[in-house]
Amino acid sequence: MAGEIDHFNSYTFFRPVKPNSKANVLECRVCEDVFGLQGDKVPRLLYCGHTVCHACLLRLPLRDNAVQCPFDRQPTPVGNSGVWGLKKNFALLELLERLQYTHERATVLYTADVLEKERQLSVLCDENEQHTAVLYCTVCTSHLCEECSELTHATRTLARHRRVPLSDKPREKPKCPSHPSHVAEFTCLEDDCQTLQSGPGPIMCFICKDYGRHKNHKHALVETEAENIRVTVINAVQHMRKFMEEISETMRKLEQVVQRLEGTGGEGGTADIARALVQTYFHQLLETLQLQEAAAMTAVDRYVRERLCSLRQLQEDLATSLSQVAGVCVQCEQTIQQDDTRVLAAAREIKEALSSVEKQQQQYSELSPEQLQSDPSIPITFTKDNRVHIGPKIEMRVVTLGLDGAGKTSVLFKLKQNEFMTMLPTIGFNVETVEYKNLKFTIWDVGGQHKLRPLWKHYYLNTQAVVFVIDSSNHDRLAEAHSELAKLMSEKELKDASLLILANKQDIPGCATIEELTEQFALYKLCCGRSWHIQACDAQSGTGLHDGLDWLSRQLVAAGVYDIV
Ligand SMILES: Nc1nc2c(ncn2[C@@H]2O[C@H](COP(=O)(O)OP(=O)(O)OP(=O)(O)O)[C@@H](O)[C@H]2O)c(=O)[nH]1
Ligand SMILES: [Mg+2]
Repeated sequence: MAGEIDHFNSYTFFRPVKPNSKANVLECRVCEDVFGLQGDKVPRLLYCGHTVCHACLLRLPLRDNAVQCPFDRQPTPVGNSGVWGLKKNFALLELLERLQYTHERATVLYTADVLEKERQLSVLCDENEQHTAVLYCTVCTSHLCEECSELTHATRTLARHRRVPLSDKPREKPKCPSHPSHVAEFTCLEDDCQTLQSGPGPIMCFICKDYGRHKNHKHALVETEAENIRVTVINAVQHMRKFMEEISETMRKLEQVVQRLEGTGGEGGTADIARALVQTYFHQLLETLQLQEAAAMTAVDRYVRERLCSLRQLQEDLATSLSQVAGVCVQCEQTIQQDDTRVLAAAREIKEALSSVEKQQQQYSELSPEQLQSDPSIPITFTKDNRVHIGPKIEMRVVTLGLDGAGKTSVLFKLKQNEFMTMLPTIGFNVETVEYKNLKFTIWDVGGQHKLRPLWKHYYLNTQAVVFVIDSSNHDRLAEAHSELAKLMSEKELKDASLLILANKQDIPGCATIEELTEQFALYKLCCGRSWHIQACDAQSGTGLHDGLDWLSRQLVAAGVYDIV
């Protein structure tokens, strides 16, 4: 013991912490970390008398089962338990404890927060069971409330008793179950000893370790093992706290969402806003539909009025003609009944009357088939924008674009005349009307040569649809076609136009399929937000062209033609 006191007094083995430090602590001279009362930083004694912390000793190399002192290289043999078997520097530990106590006494000022935390441990005061303990006297080994701590430690001697917050209460050192006078410093790591249900269990003193029932067993320091378990448990608790915080945060957010939905937070709930929005939308839709219905009714009334008016006018004209012709007829019949002189005298008058009948006949023959038609039907078509079209055909303005040689003119003439002929490149444009079902397409076919492309923009205005023709057989020019289509898609004037892509020349072997073109042109991305369709076709046989027109008609017409007879 005398030796140990020498060690802790010696300046060589440890030194006080840096002079400017306020803490009364001592450092290991190897790592310069502060010594601790337990754990990794506990001071251990070497045979040469030097003191090194446990963690530094662990890092020292073992030579011939001995550690070499980092200061004088003297060997200190270690047993099976390694550096754990080396004695702690108890004198130094005592000094550390005193320094800590002095420090705490000097600042015996546990804040209200600290004491409140201790109160939550709900330990009864040993002096008065009505009180809740917050301190622990390490000398009296009693749990005390603040008041009883002052009352019971009022004298000068007792005032020096070390009192720490309850949670800092020093842990009791377990006694060896086989040698109760010795501290059980070690725990056996052998499976059999660990799992033993009855008997003294795995903890042991140095006698059990070196000579007794755990001789030659793997073992560890109780303190270290317990500390490891503590660290694991602390980590688990921290982890759980974090998890609890996460759950609480999520619940808080969910509650906020519920409140915002229901509108219990003072403001109108999002559910009510959504309902109001739906109501407004349908209200407006209804109003629009009513207006559109009224406009459609007006269109029908106007059509009927105009048709009736023209029919009645025609009826009147025809009635007048009829009576005039009948008059002339009677006049002629009467004349031929008379004698020759009178017939001669009436010849001039009869000639004039016949000439006026001839004129009327001429006018009658000039009446158009529509004027004369005896068809009372009213063909009605509803357009997609809820207009009503009365009459046989709806008109649609279409522009066909695409690279030179793609087959635009061939497509146009196949549709118009059902003919396929070798075309010359278009310089300027062709325009044709193509009637199909209840639609009348006015198709503008514009030359696709590079130098002509800047002129395309002049055909965009009021175009309801763009037909973009691709030569699917010419793989070398697909990238160029894609680039031109991409430019068209960014044109403001075409933003509402429907897009029909004709994958032409499908009759040529090896041509790109519509799936390949859709992928290569990234059509879903490129045409996002507009009505578009890709149609495989060949202008030579005409396959696919009418399917394309069908798709176009569906872009304009909401329902088929109703012939009201
Ligand atoms: N095999 C085949 N040849 C076609 C088809 N469509 C067009 N062609 C041919 O392709 C060539 C170009 O056709 P055009 O109709 O003149 O091409 P375009 O797009 O009008 O060309 P530009 O007027 O220069 O813009 C012609 O020789 C056509 O005969 C098709 O479906 N199959
Ligand atoms: Mg052409």
